[in-house]
Amino acid sequence: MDSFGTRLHRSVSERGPLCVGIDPHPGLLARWGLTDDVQGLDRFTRTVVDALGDRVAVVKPQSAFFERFGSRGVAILESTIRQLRDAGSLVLLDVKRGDIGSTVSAYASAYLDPSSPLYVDAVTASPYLGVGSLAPMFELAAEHGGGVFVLALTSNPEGAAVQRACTADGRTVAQTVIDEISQLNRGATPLGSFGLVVGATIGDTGHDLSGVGGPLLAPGLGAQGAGADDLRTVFGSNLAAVLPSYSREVLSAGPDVAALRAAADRVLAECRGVLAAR
Ligand SMILES: O=c1ccn([C@@H]2O[C@H](COP(=O)(O)O)[C@@H](O)[C@H]2O)c(=O)[nH]1
Repeated sequence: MDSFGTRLHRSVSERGPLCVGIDPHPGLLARWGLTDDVQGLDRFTRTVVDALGDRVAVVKPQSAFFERFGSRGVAILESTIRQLRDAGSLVLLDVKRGDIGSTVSAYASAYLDPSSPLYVDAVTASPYLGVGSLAPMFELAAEHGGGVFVLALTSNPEGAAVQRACTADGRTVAQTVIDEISQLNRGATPLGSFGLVVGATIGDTGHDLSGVGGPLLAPGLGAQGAGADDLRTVFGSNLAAVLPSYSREVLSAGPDVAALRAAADRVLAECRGVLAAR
């Protein structure tokens, strides 16, 4: 199988630079006229897959909203992953996993081994037990054409206190994460398989993203207050690698399938307007 970076590059070339999240918040279920239970969850996710699975480059189910219904929610997540893959979008599971290396091996098997029921194209991972502790994920991803997006500069205001703290060598914690991921992508063309999460809300923080060589997932657009124009400020000369990510901004247009498609088309057009300058 081609590497995740190659597959993502192809999917973005064909469908445009957009990731849409599946975040079935209780408020959204109510707004769609659905019950806050597994039936509502199932109807919500099937509608999003029908509307967007065949047109958006990357779909990002947020695991928390499935896990809150226990094993039946996770079963719906499994079937959502299969449906998305059949519809042709890449599946990025937002689980933000991280632990000591021996446990990360089990997370890697859960999400990045093709024989797993929860096998996806890529996952999000937390580096706060050390980027090196995520090595089993990087290794299994590389073996099976998967990807890993590591948190660097998150979109929430609380993240800065940890991520922008200085390490002994004077770099911020975030810059050490950025530099380690850059190393992993060295030499990969057209795009590395190891990405970073950098929120569209954070403004110009002065971090150096120029050597990353992999995708830059940008959440925080729409509901969290950032707009496509903010991508310029945050990413500067690195716009070519940016994958804008929206959840509630698009999902709140549902349950009408045509309206969901129109919302995705609208945000994609807004982002293209900015990213075209890359
Ligand atoms: O820094 C981060 C990392 C992940 N997220 C996730 O993205 C979506 C955002 O949803 P919106 O409705 O578009 O605000 C959500 O699943 C977060 O857990 C993030 O927001 N920021």
